[in-house]
Amino acid sequence: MDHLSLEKPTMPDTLRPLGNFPPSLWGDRFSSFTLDTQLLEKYSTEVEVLKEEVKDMLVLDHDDVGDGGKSGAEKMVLIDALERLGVSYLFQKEIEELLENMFPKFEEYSHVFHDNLFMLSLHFRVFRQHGYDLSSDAFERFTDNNGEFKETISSDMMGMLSLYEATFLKTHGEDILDKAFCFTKAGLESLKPHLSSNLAEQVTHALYQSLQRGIPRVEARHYISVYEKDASRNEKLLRLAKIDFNRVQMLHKEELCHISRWWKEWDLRSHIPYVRDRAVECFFYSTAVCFEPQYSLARLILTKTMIMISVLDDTYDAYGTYEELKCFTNAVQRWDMNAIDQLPKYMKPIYKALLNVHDEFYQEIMAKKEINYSVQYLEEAYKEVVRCYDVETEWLKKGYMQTMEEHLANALVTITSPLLTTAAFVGMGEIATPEAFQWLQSQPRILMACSTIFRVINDIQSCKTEDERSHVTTGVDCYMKQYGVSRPEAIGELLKIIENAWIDINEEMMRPTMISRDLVIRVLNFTRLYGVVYKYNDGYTQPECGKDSIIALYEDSIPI
Ligand SMILES: CC(C)=CCC/C(C)=C/CC/C(C)=C/COP(=O)(O)OP(=O)(O)O
Repeated sequence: MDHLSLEKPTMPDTLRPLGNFPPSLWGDRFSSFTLDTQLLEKYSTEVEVLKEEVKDMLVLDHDDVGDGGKSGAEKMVLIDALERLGVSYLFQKEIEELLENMFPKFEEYSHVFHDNLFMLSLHFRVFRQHGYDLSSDAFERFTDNNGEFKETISSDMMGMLSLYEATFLKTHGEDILDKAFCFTKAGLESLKPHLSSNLAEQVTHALYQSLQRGIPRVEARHYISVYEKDASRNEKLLRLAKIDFNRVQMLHKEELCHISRWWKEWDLRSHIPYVRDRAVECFFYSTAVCFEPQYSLARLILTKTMIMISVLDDTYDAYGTYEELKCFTNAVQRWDMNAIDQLPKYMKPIYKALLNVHDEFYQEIMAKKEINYSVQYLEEAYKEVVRCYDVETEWLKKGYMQTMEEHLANALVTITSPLLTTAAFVGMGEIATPEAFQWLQSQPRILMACSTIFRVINDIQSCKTEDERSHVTTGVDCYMKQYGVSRPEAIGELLKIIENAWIDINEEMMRPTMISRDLVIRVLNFTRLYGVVYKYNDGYTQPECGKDSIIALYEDSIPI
């Protein structure tokens, strides 16, 4: 039982707990890019033409859902294709109107696909993804008298796959979806060897990464290549998806080039070589949260905030001594350039950058003649994170092992999701109203669930490496000590906390949401990102596992 060896040593005042982090994978790879404006214009023009044609396909005629349900089903297939191909953002209004119309009529038109597991599961997933709480009771028709799923459906590959994806939209107490998950997972695994290569690829991918928990832009890039091989594909949709992907990629490349140069010119690492060098990854994370072209400023602010807070995190966790960190905590609470004098030499450029970057955001927002209240919320969020870093520093110095409750109260702040969500909102313009920022500050359940997932998954993955350097205690250690259990048992319990938090998120995504859905979706996207990056290890510290996605999103365009 390794929980017996959990007493923490006290931290000597002068020790620097160096992380020895792996270097950046990228060098100057993304630092030069010239936008081909002619090509961009050509793509944009074609997107506009295709967009109009697809809009016509989305119009719901008066009789559409009354025609025996056929058109309703067709529309749902179309909506799903647009979403999976990553172009639904071009039809947000049309899709919303369509679903609003279809949902109340679902009972009426769904009898036509009464026994069609694929179609029912598709409707269930898409309605719920849009916040319409379609009841899972409808799946009972596929169960026997004992409440078990009928074996007859196990050979329906598309139905099984569709139901499997639908189970990730579950809310609390929906036991039928727990059963559906186990049934479809086992069924798909055994079907896989007997499928054609395209179907086998789809099943393998779904078992590795469900749609609901995947990063939208990464999943879209993957799905375009799947859809291309689908015999029932719509050529118009495929072309729109490919061209729009390349068009948006050009804009992302330009932004990434700006970020890469900014990071290089800033040259902070020559003063503080101990920090993780992850500017490209941070841009990728921002794209995961909001990839749409109109959110360029949000990506910029979010990326720079991630880089900045990562520098602070490494300073607290992997370099600063107790006294130095105390000074830094005080200076951040003052938020005043005059406080720089009280800092040790290596901390001065960090502090200066923190305040300057923040000022830059303010200027950017004012230049767009937008709101000016939002940046203040970001400043407050930084101060709160730093106060909680300080609590960790105190615990470490004293060798104090906090309880699980104390750990979560502090670590749900230091995991930085509230700060990063605030940063994303700051860049999203007018939809981020003062009420939206106040909502964020009220610790809404969805944000708490997002932070819980990030914190717990981070603790599980990082306890392996951080224990080796007398680091701050992870939740795994707290749980083992508090409940007297082994490491695998503690991890098992923590994984249940994560699953539970995902269900909270599903519930919070149901209509009506307290603030604009477009904002709430960012919290979901943050959660998806954390789940993907920390799936098998600490993918931020060990960046190899994100490499293929970064190349697919910013280097390889799609052959047209
Ligand atoms: C997907 C992803 C990583 C997104 C977050 C973006 C980002 C750079 C956040 C900054 C905070 C941070 C470094 C957290 C994880 O590191 P850590 O394990 O050192 O955190 P800890 O010290 O709080 O445990």
